[in-house]
Order: sequence, then structure tokens, then C-alpha cells
Amino acid sequence: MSQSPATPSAPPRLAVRVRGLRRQYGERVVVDDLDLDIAPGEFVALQGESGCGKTTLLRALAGLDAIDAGQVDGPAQPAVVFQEHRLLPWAPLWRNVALGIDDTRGRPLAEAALQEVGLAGRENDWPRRLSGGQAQRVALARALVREPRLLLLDEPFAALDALTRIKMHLLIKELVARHQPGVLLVTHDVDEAIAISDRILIMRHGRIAAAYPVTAQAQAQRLRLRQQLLQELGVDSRPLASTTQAVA
Ligand SMILES: Nc1ncnc2c1ncn2[C@@H]1O[C@H](COP(=O)(O)OP(=O)(O)OP(=O)(O)O)[C@@H](O)[C@H]1O
Repeated sequence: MSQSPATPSAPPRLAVRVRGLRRQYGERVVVDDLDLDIAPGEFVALQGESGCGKTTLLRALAGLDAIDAGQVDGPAQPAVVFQEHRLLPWAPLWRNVALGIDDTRGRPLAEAALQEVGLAGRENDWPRRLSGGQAQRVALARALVREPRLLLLDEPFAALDALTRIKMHLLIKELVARHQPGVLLVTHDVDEAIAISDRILIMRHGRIAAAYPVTAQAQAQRLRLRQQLLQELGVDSRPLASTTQAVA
């Protein structure tokens, strides 16, 4: 019996592949000849000074804005979560989650997604009765219900208090590990980027200017990495001189 020829192992499919992306407003080039690959299950954080083009890049990947040049190869419909939850106030939670899916299919999918984000049994509740953290959980459920291959997060935890933010970090890590979307997270919070991402990209003048893998070792050396990142972001993070007088 003849053996079937060995199949060369296929390269892993990417959640998104970006080549030569350009986006400009009038004469002003905001995203400039940018390349980016994100693998399934990979959590990438994007940092950079205000106005450097992070949201513009994310909106281009989401298909919310046209692009002026280049190529974005990836899933047809990435899911996006913004800083504000953007839930519809007149729709119960399950409808918010299952928006655009027909009711018979949508309701059980929404119930399962709400359970996954820790809101089991709340499907008939209303957005106005939720805390900020709960509303962002619903926004995550709505993003994940369609099993997107690419999840785009634009500072989704920025408005939450510190403890709720940490809980959301644990939740999103768990959800990404289970569903394996590629993730691009825009965040100004260096500690957040180190805590939850696998790779941190620094954007400057519309391009990826630096990339830092967040290895277990790097996480152990978290403070040093934090200082480097703050330096990249133009923040002097040296400890402030103590104002207390040494007691003789
Ligand atoms: N619709 C628009 N029309 C014209 N200029 C725009 C538009 N949207 C964004 N810009 C400009 O593009 C640049 C990049 O904006 P963008 O929102 O992508 O920055 P960012 O890095 O996300 O900033 P931040 O961290 O403050 O959110 C800014 O100078 C902004 O003023």
C-alpha cells in the first residue's frame, strides 16, 4: 500500500494580517504604511501617545472606516468593544447581546454568553440597572456571541474602578483562552498591558515603532518593563524624591 505523501504543516491562520495600511485625513497621514499580524488566541496591546493613530487603526481593522492604501486580510466581521458600553437602553440584556440574530437562535446564544460573563439569569434585565462593570460584561458577551476571530478592544476598562478592572482582566483572559480570537487592545494603562497581553506594540507617527513580547520572565521583571514602556510613552517614571526628612 502506498503511503500518502507527507503533508507539509500549514502555516497557522492569522486572526488578522495587515500590510501597508495607510489612513489619512486630508493631507494628514495618521496610519502610515503599517504592517501587523495577530495570531488566533494572541493578545496584543497597542499603546502610544494621544493622537498617534491607535483608534484610527482599530476602526480601520473593524471596517468602520475606509482605508486609503494597503490590505487588511482577516475575518469578515471583527467584534469591537468600546470604552462606553453602547447598549441599547430600550432592549433587555438578551436582545442587546443577540442583536441581529433571529430570536429563536439568539435567545439561547445570549443566555449562554451572559452566563459566561457572570450574568446568568439576568437576560430579562435592563441596561439602566447595571453597574459600569456589569454593562461592560454585557458588551463582552455581545462581542463574543458570534465567535469572532478578531476582537478589537478600545480602552474597554478605562472607565472602571481599579478592582472591577482587575476582575475584568481575569475574565477577558479566560474568555480569550476559551474562544481563541486574536485580540487587539488599545490601552493607555501600562500595567494593564503588561498584565493581560502577550505582546505590547508602541505606535508612533502612525507606525509600529517598537514591540515588546510579554514573556513570563518579562512579567517577573515587570517594573523594569514598566519603566521602559513609560519612557517610550514619554513619561518620566523615576520615583519622586522623598519629601519626608530623615529622622536623625
Ligand atoms: N474623523 C477625523 N477627521 C480628521 N482628523 C481625525 C479624525 N479622526 C481622528 N483624527 C485625527 O487623527 C489623529 C489620530 O487620532 P486617533 O483618535 O486615532 O488617535 P489615538 O492615538 O487613538 O488618540 P487617543 O489616545 O487620544 O485616543 C488625531 O490627530 C486626530 O485629531
